[in-house]
Amino acid sequence: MNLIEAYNLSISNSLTGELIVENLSFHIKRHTCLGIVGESGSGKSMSMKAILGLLPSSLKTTGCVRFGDIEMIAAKQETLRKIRSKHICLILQDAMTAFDPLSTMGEQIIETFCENMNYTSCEAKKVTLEVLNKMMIHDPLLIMQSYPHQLSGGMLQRCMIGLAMALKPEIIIADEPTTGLDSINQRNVLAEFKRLREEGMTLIFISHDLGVVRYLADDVLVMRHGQCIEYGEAAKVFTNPDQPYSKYLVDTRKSLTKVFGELINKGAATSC
Ligand SMILES: Nc1ncnc2c1ncn2[C@@H]1O[C@H](COP(=O)(O)OP(=O)(O)OP(=O)(O)O)[C@@H](O)[C@H]1O
Repeated sequence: MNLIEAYNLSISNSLTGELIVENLSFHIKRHTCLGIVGESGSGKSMSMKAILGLLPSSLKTTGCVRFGDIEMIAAKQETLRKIRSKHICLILQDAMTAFDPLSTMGEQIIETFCENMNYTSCEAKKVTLEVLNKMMIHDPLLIMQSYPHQLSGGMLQRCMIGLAMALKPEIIIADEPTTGLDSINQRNVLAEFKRLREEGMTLIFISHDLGVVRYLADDVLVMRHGQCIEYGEAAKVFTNPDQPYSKYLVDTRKSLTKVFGELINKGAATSC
């Protein structure tokens, strides 16, 4: 069963007439992961924001995006707000923008849990501590008393990912969620996403890292210049892509891995 079905999603700038995304169509089956890859500026983030009604008013969205009985493009902001808080969680690249700079992390996370999960504040505090521990955040009590600007980008990112996971939405859209994390935290956060996948979470995962997308995704959508270049099963797209651009992306990733491996081995050889 498809949880989201998008048909001919297009985004244009009504001030300049520029077409940012053109006729994008895809669907996401329940309990699967759709990976979205493509170069910077290809329209990956804008497409997801358009679905959730998060684009500025200067950008016009057309097409049809179905989430159950709801047509998201024509839906009222109030409906979209409910969907965003209960059904579809968006994890942004820039975690700083996701938190209120005037409240402590603890106040914000506890309030979100109380509002969306009907927890008492005592239960919400307990779950918050569990979430922060799971995200490998040391001294969670201190973090709860801190304001967003007092935390590193990586810490904020882990708080946002943990919060989204604990809200148990129907779909998580993760837009470059490991950007800004060091490699140990990247690995741990990816393991959490993998665990979520195994538990049946439906996921849209946007990443420049094809290795990560291959690790998590069932299907993959390759974008370039606002258009879908290729869309299909991840195993097929990664091993036998139809389009030269997809092949170019896969080959570039492979050669980077090879160069990295050679450099590391060379370093090891000279340091012995
Ligand atoms: N507020 C805006 N108004 C007009 N155009 C915008 C706005 N925000 C982004 N764009 C343009 O939309 C295009 C797509 O941007 P988008 O952020 O979706 O790319 P992306 O594929 O997610 O890139 P990245 O991988 O770097 O995050 C870009 O050309 C960008 O300049």
